[in-house]
Amino acid sequence: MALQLFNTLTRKKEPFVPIEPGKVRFYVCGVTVYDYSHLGHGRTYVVWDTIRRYLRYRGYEVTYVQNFTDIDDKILKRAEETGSSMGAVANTFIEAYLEDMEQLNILPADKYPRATQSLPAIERLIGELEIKGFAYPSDGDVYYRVRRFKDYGKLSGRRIEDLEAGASERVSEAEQARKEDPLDFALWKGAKPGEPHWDSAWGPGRPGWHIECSAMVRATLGETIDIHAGGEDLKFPHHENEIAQSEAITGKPLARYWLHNAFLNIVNSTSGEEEKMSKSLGNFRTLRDLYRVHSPIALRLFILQTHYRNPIAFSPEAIAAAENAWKEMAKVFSLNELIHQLDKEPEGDLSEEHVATFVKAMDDDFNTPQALAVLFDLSKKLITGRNIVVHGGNLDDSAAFACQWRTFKRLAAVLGLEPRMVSLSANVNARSGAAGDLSITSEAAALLESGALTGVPAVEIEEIERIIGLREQARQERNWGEADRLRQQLLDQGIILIDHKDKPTTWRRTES
Ligand SMILES: Nc1ncnc2c1ncn2[C@@H]1O[C@H](COP(=O)(O)OP(=O)(O)OP(=O)(O)O)[C@@H](O)[C@H]1O
Ligand SMILES: [Zn+2]
Repeated sequence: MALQLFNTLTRKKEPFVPIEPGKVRFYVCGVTVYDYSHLGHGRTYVVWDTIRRYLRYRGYEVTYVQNFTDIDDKILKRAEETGSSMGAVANTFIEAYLEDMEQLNILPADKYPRATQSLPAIERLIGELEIKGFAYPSDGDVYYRVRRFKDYGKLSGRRIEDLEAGASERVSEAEQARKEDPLDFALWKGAKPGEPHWDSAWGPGRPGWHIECSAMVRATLGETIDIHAGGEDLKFPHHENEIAQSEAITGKPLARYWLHNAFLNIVNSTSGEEEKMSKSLGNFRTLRDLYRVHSPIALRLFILQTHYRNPIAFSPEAIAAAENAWKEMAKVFSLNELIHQLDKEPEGDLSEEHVATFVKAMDDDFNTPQALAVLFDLSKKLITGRNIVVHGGNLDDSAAFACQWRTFKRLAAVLGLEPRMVSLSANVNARSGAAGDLSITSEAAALLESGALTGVPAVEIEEIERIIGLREQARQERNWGEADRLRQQLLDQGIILIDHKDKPTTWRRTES
């Protein structure tokens, strides 16, 4: 059966048919860069990274674009509070975002357009809307005439009549006076004194949030794309407005499939109710804080244990359980030695039965919890086998064991569940706003895998860190003999330890 996905637009599961056979044009709304990312953001981007990886696994050539909203009131506020500029705040948090997401094994996007780098495209779009009668200037601002777009509300299922009631309450009197209709939204905001601004046909100012994405989608992927995705709060008004803007101009659907993920929630200690993890509610855990205590990949596993359209409740217990599950799973990655010992091929056939179950789960609107069940089943079998060998026994069928191991590794990689690698990513490209170069990461990954780059296969890095931890423990217990033994053990494998006065021990390979 073909891949089925739930389309918010039609409110049902549909077979996935890309516009161009074999290719997927995929746009995900990115973060507004004014603070560190929290686990809720982590959830959103792990979900889309996993779906992107799965589409690649299914043989599609995926072009994945994710923007940075780097013009926004919140960034401006942060700049004012810290005596900085909007550009400097944005750059700081773009960098932090890329670092944090890399830890979650999220692949770099093919392109990271930014609002500040898309102003000509934004201006052109507003100009076209004006010519077509969908936009009107008013006192330095430009607004979108919502009522003129007949399909308004088709994505979120909201009716104009219902929107009317709430619309006038949300905006200031001054803004209200500039609009023809309370339903209209800003495409361009005239500059206020002292604020950063760009020149335009309507005077100096800055773009509204919704028009940024319409312009960036068009500039990077074209008029109609295959998948447009984001967190469920973006359905309305953001995605509804993107549709109104883009489709009013092109007369074509902006995206064939609209996908939305549910939130990561946290229980409010006062009300006992679950609520969205969010900056404004002050109930968030930044990824960086969590990384101090948890393996990022355990957090990724935690996220994937729930279907992307179901909410996740954050709790320390649930994260600890995922951490344990990952520790268990991670053991399987260090079995390559054993596979060699058994004289089995690291490359070769996969277990068809497991692959089929995995694909069936993922084809059903990306059912990651079911797909994970396949990995848990394989890892249980593999660890049982390993224990037999470790205790001097023989495996009944070592060829089947090796096949299970290969299958595990291949399928785990589709979900991005891999022990963390040395940081060698293509983030530099993202920082300059240019296309992130995927080949660097995959090349680096291949090199790491072969051991050519560090002399240490990626899968062994966790093992090295584990031994460093044991040595540290021995040192603290003043068990110098044991500490020496562990240091020598690593040296025999070509790993030199470097002790520092004020930071944890680091390591490098002997050749360098
Ligand atoms: N708790 C959450 N769970 C899942 N996704 C989230 C969560 N919070 C934000 N997101 C998603 O992250 C993406 C980036 O959002 P954005 O930068 O606008 O943050 P935000 O929604 O303003 O976050 P916050 O509410 O913390 O200020 C969006 O797709 C949004 O839906
Ligand atoms: Zn967007």
